[in-house]
Amino acid sequence: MVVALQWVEEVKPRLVVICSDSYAAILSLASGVKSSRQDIIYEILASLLRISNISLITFLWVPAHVGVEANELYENQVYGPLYKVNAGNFQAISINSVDLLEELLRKDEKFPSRGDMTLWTEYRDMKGIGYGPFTEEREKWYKLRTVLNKRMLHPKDSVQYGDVVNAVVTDFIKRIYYLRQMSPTGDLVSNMTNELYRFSLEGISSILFETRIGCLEKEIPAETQDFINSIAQMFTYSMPVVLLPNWTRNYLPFWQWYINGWEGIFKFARKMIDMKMEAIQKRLDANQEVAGEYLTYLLSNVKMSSKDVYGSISELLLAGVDTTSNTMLWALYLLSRDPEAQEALYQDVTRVLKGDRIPTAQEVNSMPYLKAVIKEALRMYPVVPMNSRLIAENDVVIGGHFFPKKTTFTLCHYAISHDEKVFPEPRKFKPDRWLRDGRTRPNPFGSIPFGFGVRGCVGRRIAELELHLALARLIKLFEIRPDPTVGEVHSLNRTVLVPDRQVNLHFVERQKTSSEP
Ligand code: HEM
Repeated sequence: MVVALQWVEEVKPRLVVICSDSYAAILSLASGVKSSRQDIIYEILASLLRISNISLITFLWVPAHVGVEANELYENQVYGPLYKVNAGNFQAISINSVDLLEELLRKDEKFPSRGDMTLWTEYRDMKGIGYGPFTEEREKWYKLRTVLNKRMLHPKDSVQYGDVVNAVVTDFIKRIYYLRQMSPTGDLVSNMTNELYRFSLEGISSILFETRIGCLEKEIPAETQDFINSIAQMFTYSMPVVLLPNWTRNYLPFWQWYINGWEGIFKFARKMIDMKMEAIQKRLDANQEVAGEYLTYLLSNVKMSSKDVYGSISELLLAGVDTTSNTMLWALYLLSRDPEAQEALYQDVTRVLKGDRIPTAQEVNSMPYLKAVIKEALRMYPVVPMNSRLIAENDVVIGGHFFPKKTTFTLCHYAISHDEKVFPEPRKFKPDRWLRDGRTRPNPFGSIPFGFGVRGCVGRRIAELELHLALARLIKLFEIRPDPTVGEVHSLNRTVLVPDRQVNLHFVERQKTSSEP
């Protein structure tokens, strides 16, 4: 039976407070988390903000003690699998069970949308820069994805980037050796978040720009460092920009800092793309064949204007760094705490990879445990813990409830992939659950870290390639052990799922024995 709009339970508005003593410190508190005195203070502030008509945003910057676990899992316990989140101007329906998630995603529209992208489109509109796959919508998005998907989305497409990625992995391993040597114990690498960010940015840049940008060198080139700083600046100041009303832009510095971040990102991307364009033109003028990988393909594609290429490359780049680096971080962290799983992985890799050989992209397909480790890391720490769908065209019925068109749904992936009905012992790292060895396979909607359907992640195959190739080689060379001073690491939702502290790891070199293959 379809019932008229009726909420299972109303969630109180969440509140975002901007600390006056620090521009960057933005606090988001889920009112669902019990903390009586805080609640009262925040309720008063919420009322004031509501009166002054400042929109309240949720899930942007969650303090350490209110991790993503507390939010999505707590809400599920208290409000059930379907509830309304009403946060000032932002209203959405939360989908917090695997069945409802499947029901909704199976009703994905022809041009699925994740909802409002003004934060990213405003700068592009100001500067007349094209939109990319992240920000574009409807037919134009579809056309763009048709071009971008080629050479990227099919597993056989990603194989062609194997050598490029392997070259970056080689440099990353050299850097690991260098950092170990510099450490007091001779095997410790500190601040893995930072190191993996450098690896990931170098990896995706070498694919997208078809050139190396020096992130893994001892001294990062100044231009590349400016680019890295610009990305950080854009992300940092996007928070106050979203939270503060537009009139503050003339009085407070955040908007300008945010825009400066974008300026730096596009300056670098444009330079790289223009250099490639010139090189292609030179070859064409000389009647020489034009050969290259992704950027060359896009630039030579008649359906892509250079404006489109600037827009798309910068979005691919931004979407492809923290996602891959944090996934690798969680995988290494989990392995460091589970010697048995690490041994199983070592056996899986060495069975295929004899001697000092570097694995090819095809070879990792014969390493089922390697793939299972990454899948399990993404289940436990889905780096994009929450996604959304705006059902724009049609009314929709979900779980027997009617929702009018233009309803936004938030998809609680983190909670769903920790639901013990879907994944028994959800807090245990068990890569085996993904092996295709006759056991019952998990519900395919239980863990969908790359999203779903035609709007799903365009970089999925590239990310997997980077993760598989890097992990196979690291595990072949080193036993990874935790740094006891770090303790248990929790996840924080900073739009992507990041660790709540600096993670250091010991990379203990494996002894080569005569029995080793
Ligand atoms: C472990 C790594 C990654 C994870 C977990 C991940 C996850 C996701 C998710 C959940 C979405 C939303 C999909 C949806 O709405 O259904 C997405 C979209 C996207 N991702 Fe990834 N991603 C990763 C790596 C990458 C890489 C390496 C690239 C670039 C090469 C990339 C580019 C994009 C783009 C451009 C979109 C927007 C697609 C669209 O709206 O059409 N991602 N990703």
